[in-house]
Amino acid sequence: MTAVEQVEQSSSTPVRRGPAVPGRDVFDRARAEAAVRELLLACGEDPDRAGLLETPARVARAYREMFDGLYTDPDEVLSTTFDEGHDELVLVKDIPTYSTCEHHLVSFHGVAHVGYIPGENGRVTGLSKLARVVDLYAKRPQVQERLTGQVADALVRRLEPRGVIVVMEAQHLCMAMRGIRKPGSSTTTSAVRGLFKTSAASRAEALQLIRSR
Ligand SMILES: Nc1nc2c(ncn2[C@@H]2O[C@H](COP(=O)(O)OP(=O)(O)OP(=O)(O)O)[C@@H](O)[C@H]2O)c(=O)[nH]1
Ligand SMILES: [Zn+2]
Repeated sequence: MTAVEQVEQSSSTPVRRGPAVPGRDVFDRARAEAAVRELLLACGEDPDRAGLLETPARVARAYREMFDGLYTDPDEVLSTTFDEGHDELVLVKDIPTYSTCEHHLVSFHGVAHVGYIPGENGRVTGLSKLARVVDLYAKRPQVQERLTGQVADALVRRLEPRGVIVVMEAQHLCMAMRGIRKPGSSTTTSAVRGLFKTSAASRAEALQLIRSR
C-alpha cells in the first residue's frame, strides 16, 4: 500500500496520510472546495453571498495549479538530454519563480539561477528543462532552502554533472503582509554540489556571473 493509499477513517471524512506520489494526481477537488467554504464560514463570511458563490471552486482550481509539482515527477522533465561534449558552465539566470510557503500558505516569489558543469558523459539538457524543474519543485508547499536543494539534487541525479549551483532570491509574503511586516526584505539561498562545493574558484566564477547584469 502506498503512502497515499494509507487512509485513516475519522468520524466522517477520510484523511490522507503521507506525501503525494509524483506522477499520480490525487488532488481531491470536492474536499478542497468544502474546506474553502468552511474557512470562509470560520472567518465569519457568508459563502452563499453572490460574490463568494464560485470562490470555493476557484480556490480549489488555483491550489491544484499551485501544487502541480506534487503530482508531476520532476525527474521526468530531465529525461530529455543530449550528449554535446560540452564541459563548461551552463547557467540560466533570473528564472521567475512562484512558490507557496508551507507555514502560512501564502506566496514566496523571486528568481532562481541554475548552473551546472556537465560531467564526463558531456550530458546536457534543454535550457527550458532547467526552468521546468524549478517550477515543479516550486509548485508544492515549500520552504526556500528545500526548494533550492531539491532543484540541485534533481540535476545531480539526472545529468551526473561535475557540479551544480542553484541560487534563489525571494520575497516572502508571510514576512510582508502579516507577522513581522517587512516588505522589501529578501532571502537568498544557495545549494552547491560537486565541483562548486570543492572549488572556491569555480563557485566564485559562477556567483560572479549570477551577479553580473
Ligand atoms: N527558513 C525558512 N523559514 C521560513 C520560510 N518561509 C517562512 N518561514 C518562516 O517560518 C517561521 C514559522 O514560524 P512560527 O513561529 O511557527 O509561525 P508564526 O507565529 O506565524 O511566525 P511569524 O511569521 O514570525 O509571525 C517564520 O519565522 C517564517 O518567517 C522559508 O522558506 N524558510
Ligand atoms: Zn510563511
